Amino acid sequence: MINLTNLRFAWQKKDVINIEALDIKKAQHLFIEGPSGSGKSTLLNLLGGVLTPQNGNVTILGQSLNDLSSSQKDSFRANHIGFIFQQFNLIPYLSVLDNITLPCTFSTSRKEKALKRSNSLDEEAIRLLAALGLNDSELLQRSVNELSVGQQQRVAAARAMLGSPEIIIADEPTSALDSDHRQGFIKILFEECKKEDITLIFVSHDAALKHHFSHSINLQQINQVNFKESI
Ligand SMILES: Nc1ncnc2c1ncn2[C@@H]1O[C@H](COP(=O)(O)OP(=O)(O)OP(=O)(O)O)[C@@H](O)[C@H]1O
Repeated sequence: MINLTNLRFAWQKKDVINIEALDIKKAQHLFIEGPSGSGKSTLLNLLGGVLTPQNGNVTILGQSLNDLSSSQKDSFRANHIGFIFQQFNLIPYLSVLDNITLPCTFSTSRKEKALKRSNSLDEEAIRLLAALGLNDSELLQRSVNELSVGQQQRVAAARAMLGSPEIIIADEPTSALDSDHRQGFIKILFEECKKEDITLIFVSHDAALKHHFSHSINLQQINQVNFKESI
């Protein structure tokens, strides 16, 4: 489902990503670890087509990202990938509910999938938030600026899950959560991914989370010469 071949990316001529071959099958849950600055966010941005490699290729669902224009990449990403970013990337002037339902503005397929599960997009957003432990109805109409960091993180997670994209890419999604919320967050993320056969790529410093995943890879290991892995 995700195939990386001879993938190379350098920031200012310094190689950060150099992967010979990595294939990730549908519905796998992959944990990628690596120290700060090792290139985890760079790799996720290559997977999402946000960055373009200097060499090699990322193929997702049979589509080579190199063959897409930047607007085609935007719509491909909107249809197939849910992102949970380290800094959340929520829109400050939109309410909590409008932030969560935003991907459906850009993707008809995700909208249709969301509406198969609930009667309206708002109802589906509320269902996901409740599963993530945010039940307070007063909170839904607030601007996202008025939420705590942990609450914002769960809003970002609900946005990524809405409409069940085939892939969820999560960059340090539990960093701002306390340990109770972290366990709850992982539980619902896995439940959603299992229900819909979503492929999950999850990056974290926190090695304690690794045991939840079917596969784990260290970024330094991926970047070694002759690395070839199929999971
Ligand atoms: N926009 C940029 N311009 C130049 N260099 C960059 C840029 N973004 C990242 N880098 C460099 O690329 C390397 C990898 O950065 P990246 O953010 O991918 O690491 P990371 O493993 O995600 O780190 P962290 O765990 O601290 O978030 C670092 O040395 C970083 O300084």
